[in-house]
Amino acid sequence: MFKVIVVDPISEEGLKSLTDHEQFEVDINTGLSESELINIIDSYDALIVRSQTQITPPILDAAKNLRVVARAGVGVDNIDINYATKQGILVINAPDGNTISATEHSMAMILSMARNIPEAHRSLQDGNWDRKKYRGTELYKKTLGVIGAGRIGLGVAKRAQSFGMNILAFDPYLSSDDAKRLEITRATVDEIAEQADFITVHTPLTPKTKGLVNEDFFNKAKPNLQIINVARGGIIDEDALIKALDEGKIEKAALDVFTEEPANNTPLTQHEKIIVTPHLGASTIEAQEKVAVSVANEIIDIFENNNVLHAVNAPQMSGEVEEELRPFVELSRTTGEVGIQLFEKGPRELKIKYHGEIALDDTSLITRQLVMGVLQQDLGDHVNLINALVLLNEQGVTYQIEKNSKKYGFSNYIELELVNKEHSIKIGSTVLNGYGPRIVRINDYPVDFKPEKHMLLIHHNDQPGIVGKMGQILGEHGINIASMHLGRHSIGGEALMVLSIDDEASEETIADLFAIEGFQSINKVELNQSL
Ligand SMILES: NC(=O)c1ccc[n+]([C@@H]2O[C@H](COP(=O)([O-])OP(=O)(O)OC[C@H]3O[C@@H](n4cnc5c(N)ncnc54)[C@H](O)[C@@H]3O)[C@@H](O)[C@H]2O)c1
Ligand SMILES: O=C(O)CC[C@@H](O)C(=O)O
Repeated sequence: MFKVIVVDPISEEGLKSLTDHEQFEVDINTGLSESELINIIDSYDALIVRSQTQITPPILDAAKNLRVVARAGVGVDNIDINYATKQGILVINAPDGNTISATEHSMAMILSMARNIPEAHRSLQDGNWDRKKYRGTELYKKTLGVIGAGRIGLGVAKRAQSFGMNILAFDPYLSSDDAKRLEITRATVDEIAEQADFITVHTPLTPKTKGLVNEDFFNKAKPNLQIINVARGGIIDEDALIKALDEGKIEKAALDVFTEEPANNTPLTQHEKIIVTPHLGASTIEAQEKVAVSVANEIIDIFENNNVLHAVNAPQMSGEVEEELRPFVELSRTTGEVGIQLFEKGPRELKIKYHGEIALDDTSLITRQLVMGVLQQDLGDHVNLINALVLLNEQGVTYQIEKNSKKYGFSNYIELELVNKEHSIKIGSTVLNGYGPRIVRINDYPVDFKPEKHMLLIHHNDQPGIVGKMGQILGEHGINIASMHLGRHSIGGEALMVLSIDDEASEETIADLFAIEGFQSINKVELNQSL
């Protein structure tokens, strides 16, 4: 039985798949303070939020059993993503459930602003009949600047086109092909500032977008500019906005979002040239149901099938893809385990190479498995797919990835190199058709073995009789050899022996083996499990 807590008001109808599910127990407990949530969170496996509850480090610290934080909406700024990632807690969202509602709300804001609807409504209610004062502006043939051409930005662009507007858009991910197909002109932020009659922002709030629309921007703007923000407070610098409106540099603004919410204590909500709504972009029956359905179904899929569709802090994972990549996934974790045990000291850098067909795949899951293998030795179960790269960084270890679709002797080849100032170790691995996962290279030695739970890797001189002596000593210690592989550079030169044994070799056994003439070094490798 998995326990889920819902801490913000969310459509209960939309949560039905979860509340009706026999494997899940759902508690709806909204309006909790931080300390109230801290007191109860440790018994839950999943947490569902909207935008009100702040998911802070103290809550995540107390959440000892939490596997998933689900945001029933798009923006995840109320969740400390970095901290959740470090704690190995998956964060998911519902990125498209409220797109249509937020798009329509943006259009409503543009139209209300252009036609002075809220002011005219209030004036009429106050007993006036003032038709001159509330003369508006047509959208037809005007230019709309869209900053952030994602789901909502493009939705607004499409609707604005049906009003006969020309669209300028700025988004680093908008390709020229897409722009052409959508009949949108790609533009810089400055070009939008200089040419647009209306502007709408639809980016997330990030260090790059915070204050993207600022005093400098307003200085370049046309005096008739009307601007809206239904994305996140702070993308438009609020002080600069008030100044630009007061100085007549632009005409009007419409805001659904604010840097501080609830926005009860700000001149923005009282300004005569700004129309406001209290973060209503996603507040429709349909959107709230869709986001609830989305997070409820995804939580079930995560716990039942390990499928993650809308991960915010992890690669997308699906049981199916994982199944397809399973041999590589297990092989890579094992490769990391073998590598760190052979390396002995802490590496400062990991160099990961993907050669052959696998280089064309999304390898993020495999990279994380390699890193997990490396870290698990010291960090144990705390490391998982979510936090592996963060914890690696915290250990002061960098990593780089090289991909080359050319084959490297095998149709797929993964190489992990652990490096520090003194030395480096390379472990090459592959999945052989029909034979499964294999380690095929250790440094410059070609080898071919399936990693097993108890192994010994012995550097020795290639000389007659050495294998017999080793077998005899292991026999005397009651250890059976399951398999043995030899790799050497040249006859009589240095060689590497890889032994799989049925039981772990004791320190005493290793000392006796080490006494064999010609043995240079012995590494004991103990894996969490055999492949
Ligand atoms: N008011 C509401 O109730 C409400 C509802 C839904 C979404 N939102 C907010 O609306 C925003 C957009 O949501 P979406 O679903 O369209 O997201 P999205 O991810 O589909 O689109 C965001 C776009 O912003 C672009 N972008 C990122 N950084 C940029 C930058 N520096 N300059 C230009 N473009 C940049 C991205 O490339 C992406 O195309 C988010 O902030 C979301 O939280 C608000
Ligand atoms: O939950 C809400 O009402 C706000 C949602 C919206 O801001 C979002 O980013 O999805």
